[in-house]
Amino acid sequence: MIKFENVSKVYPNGTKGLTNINLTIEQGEFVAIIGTSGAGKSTLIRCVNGLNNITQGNLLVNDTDVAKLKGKELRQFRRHVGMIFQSYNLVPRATVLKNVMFARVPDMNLFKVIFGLFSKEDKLAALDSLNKVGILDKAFIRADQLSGGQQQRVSLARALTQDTDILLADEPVSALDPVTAKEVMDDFKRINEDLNKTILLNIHHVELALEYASRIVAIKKGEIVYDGPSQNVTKEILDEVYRKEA
Ligand SMILES: Nc1ncnc2c1ncn2[C@@H]1O[C@H](COP(=O)(O)OP(=O)(O)OP(=O)(O)O)[C@@H](O)[C@H]1O
Repeated sequence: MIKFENVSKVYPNGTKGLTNINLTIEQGEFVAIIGTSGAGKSTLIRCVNGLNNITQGNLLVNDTDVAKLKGKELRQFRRHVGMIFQSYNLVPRATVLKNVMFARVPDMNLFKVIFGLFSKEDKLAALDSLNKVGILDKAFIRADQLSGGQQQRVSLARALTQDTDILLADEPVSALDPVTAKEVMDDFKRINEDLNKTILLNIHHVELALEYASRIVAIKKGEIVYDGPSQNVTKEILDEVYRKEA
């Protein structure tokens, strides 16, 4: 479960990122965060895994008080929350399989990391994740030889290999063409339904958000202005969310 209680985030330069956010997301929900550019979508997602610190309120992730974590504890916590970025964050010259196995690196000693000595178990877990996102046949190809959609699937497989309950995704499909974007969203949906993983992603494409997520959280100027089922999102709500203030 992810629980924001009166959470605010002010950046060191004084910019308000989030103001008084109250939001509870149960295990297994598929939630899309929508809003204009600069509304605070990334800020919210990044607070969940401690990439952004909150400046007020409480944030609980599976009963962990994220604001209290520091150093090693914070790094350990992040291993339990998968994160997928718009830019894939892959090692371009390494094979797809190695990229996925890198998810296991925090559990390995430095010697094994340097020599790439992954266990049979790590390899099987990585291959299983690649199979789940439909690119098992690409396992031994270098990551930089894949299309954008395939690379995003590799980063999804890497997050799956971490075996976390929660998957966060910061604009996972914005660099992809419309057809490929839908394919990647299909992967998220399948992972959500088959494996009961919580999916929390932010997305500029409202139609995709409404089609795939079961719940929409709309943010405007750092505040939640809509939180409810996708099917209840009306044109009036969207007009309000995307209306430019004078
Ligand atoms: N590191 C930072 N330092 C200061 N202000 C920041 C920082 N990161 C974001 N902001 C500000 O916080 C606000 C929310 O930014 P955020 O990136 O969360 O918006 P967003 O909704 O994800 O936007 P986009 O859709 O363009 O990615 C904006 O006003 C932004 O300028």
